[in-house]
Amino acid sequence: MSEHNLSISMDREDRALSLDNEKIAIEVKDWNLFYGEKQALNSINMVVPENRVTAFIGPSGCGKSTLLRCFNRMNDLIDIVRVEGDMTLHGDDMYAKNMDVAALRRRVGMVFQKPNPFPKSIYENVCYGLRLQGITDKTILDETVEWALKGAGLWDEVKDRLDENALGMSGGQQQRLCIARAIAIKPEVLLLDEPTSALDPISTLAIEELIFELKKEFTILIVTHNMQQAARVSDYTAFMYMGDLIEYTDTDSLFTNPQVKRTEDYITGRYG
Ligand SMILES: Nc1ncnc2c1ncn2[C@@H]1O[C@H](COP(=O)(O)OP(=O)(O)OP(=O)(O)O)[C@@H](O)[C@H]1O
Repeated sequence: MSEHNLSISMDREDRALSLDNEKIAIEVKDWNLFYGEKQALNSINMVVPENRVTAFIGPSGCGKSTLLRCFNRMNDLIDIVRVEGDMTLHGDDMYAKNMDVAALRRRVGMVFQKPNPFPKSIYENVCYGLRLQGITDKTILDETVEWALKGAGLWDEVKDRLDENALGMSGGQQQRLCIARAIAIKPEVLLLDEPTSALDPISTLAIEELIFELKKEFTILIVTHNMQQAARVSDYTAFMYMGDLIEYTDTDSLFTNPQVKRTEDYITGRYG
């Protein structure tokens, strides 16, 4: 165990102690990531509990998004990226040579900072992933669209205009549509990369309330610049600094009783 306080860690004794009866969705062990020669993640060890919201906070450039993108192998798309270590999703080696990356991305959905609906109807946006899977049964598509839009808190607002172009929606609605699109294929994990940074306070609140509901069905990982948001929506918070996971514990403890001075300095606004 390093000097860092990893109160949720790979260590089995620790896990029994601090994770109580949590089930584990993702395990990360000795995880390093390099952009060419430059190391951006340094020996990350953590476990991500199932059906909880885990937030990543830390100053700009500390590696939050880089780590988040590892969870659905989005970094594979960057040529100069090299990774080392182990990452498992419900016990499956996510970086195994024979891992089907498209299948992995169906298990780990992602929503980005800027809403990015396709220039298609609301309906077609939500069932896009299902169509990719070859599903054509109208009843299944209709039911899933309704389920996903309800799950994303959008159904009542759009049920009478499912055929309208998604680009005509407000920014907050578009982001909830992107969440509906992500959950429509029923992933195990949902990655949210600063999902509200482009939204007004009311849309932000709607998404935060949604996150609370969604964790009943999905394991959620969220990167946020907004510490109040991390404190509001997450069960566990990881504080990162310069590629290191400095402190990772339940959100209340991290914000009220940080164990590492650097965490305390950050959450009290001494730098950032
Ligand atoms: N495609 C890339 N090529 C090279 N270096 C990169 C690339 N993407 C990120 N980096 C570097 O990796 C480090 C971590 O970046 P990352 O975007 O993960 O940080 P972050 O904590 O998410 O920052 P922010 O809060 O500003 O989004 C930074 O030094 C960044 O410059």
